[in-house]
Amino acid sequence: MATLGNSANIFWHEYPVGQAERQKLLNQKGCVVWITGLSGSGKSTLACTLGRELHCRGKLSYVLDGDNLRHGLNKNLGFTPEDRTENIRRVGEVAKLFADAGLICIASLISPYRKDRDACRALLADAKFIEVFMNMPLALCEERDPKGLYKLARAGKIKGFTGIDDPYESPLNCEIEIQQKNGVCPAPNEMAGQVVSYLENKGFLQA
Ligand SMILES: Nc1ncnc2c1ncn2[C@@H]1O[C@H](COP(=O)(O)OS(=O)(=O)O)[C@@H](OP(=O)(O)O)[C@H]1O
Ligand SMILES: Nc1ncnc2c1ncn2[C@@H]1O[C@H](COP(=O)(O)OP(=O)(O)O)[C@@H](O)[C@H]1O
Repeated sequence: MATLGNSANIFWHEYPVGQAERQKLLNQKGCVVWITGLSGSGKSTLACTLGRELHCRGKLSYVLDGDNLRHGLNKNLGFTPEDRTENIRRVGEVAKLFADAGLICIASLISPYRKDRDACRALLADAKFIEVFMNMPLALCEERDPKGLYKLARAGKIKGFTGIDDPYESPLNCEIEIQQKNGVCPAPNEMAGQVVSYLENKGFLQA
């Protein structure tokens, strides 16, 4: 019996089938690929391309995208620092469950604050949290501006927009960094290839 957070009198139940058995069934190891970066840096593009590539290889993955989760699980949250922290906390916990289920969970969220990302990392043992930094210049993201949000933020019509008047704290110790080469962004399949190679080398694509 324990008191945790706001819950009292709660008990932990062990399940008959464990993570190791599920991983064996799937012939892969559960993990979280956490993609962080500015709006427009290519997070969703990488998440989708990676998901497709893993699927083609017979590996089970699931994408948790910030924008999409804000249509459901996180629809009561906005973009204050407190709400962003709660957003990342929830997604970190959900991602942990997916990893425990044996899936390669691909989370793509701006996740601008280092402490929030580090808290998600701390939820997972055995280097199962793989932080991917979309290190794209603000100027490129702003030039892309696929949703017109940077334009609105520059015009003062959106307050607290990441990179404009809200901070983005770059990772200090990420596992993978995606960046431009000679001023050119790698193609989506190259970005995904970089992550797949990492997963292969670290043994996540087999049980
Ligand atoms: N103020 C502000 N700042 C940043 N982004 C904003 C804001 N308002 C709306 N949006 C849109 O919300 C998407 C980011 O949601 P996330 O859940 O990933 O954000 S966060 O991790 O909680 O910071 C983000 O999607 P992406 O462009 O895919 O990153 C935007 O479309
Ligand atoms: N590697 C890439 N090369 C060229 N364009 C890209 C690349 N990645 C993303 N884009 C484009 O940049 C824009 C923003 O990408 P998106 O994945 O939506 O970013 P985010 O999810 O970080 O907001 C989209 O129009 C997308 O097509």
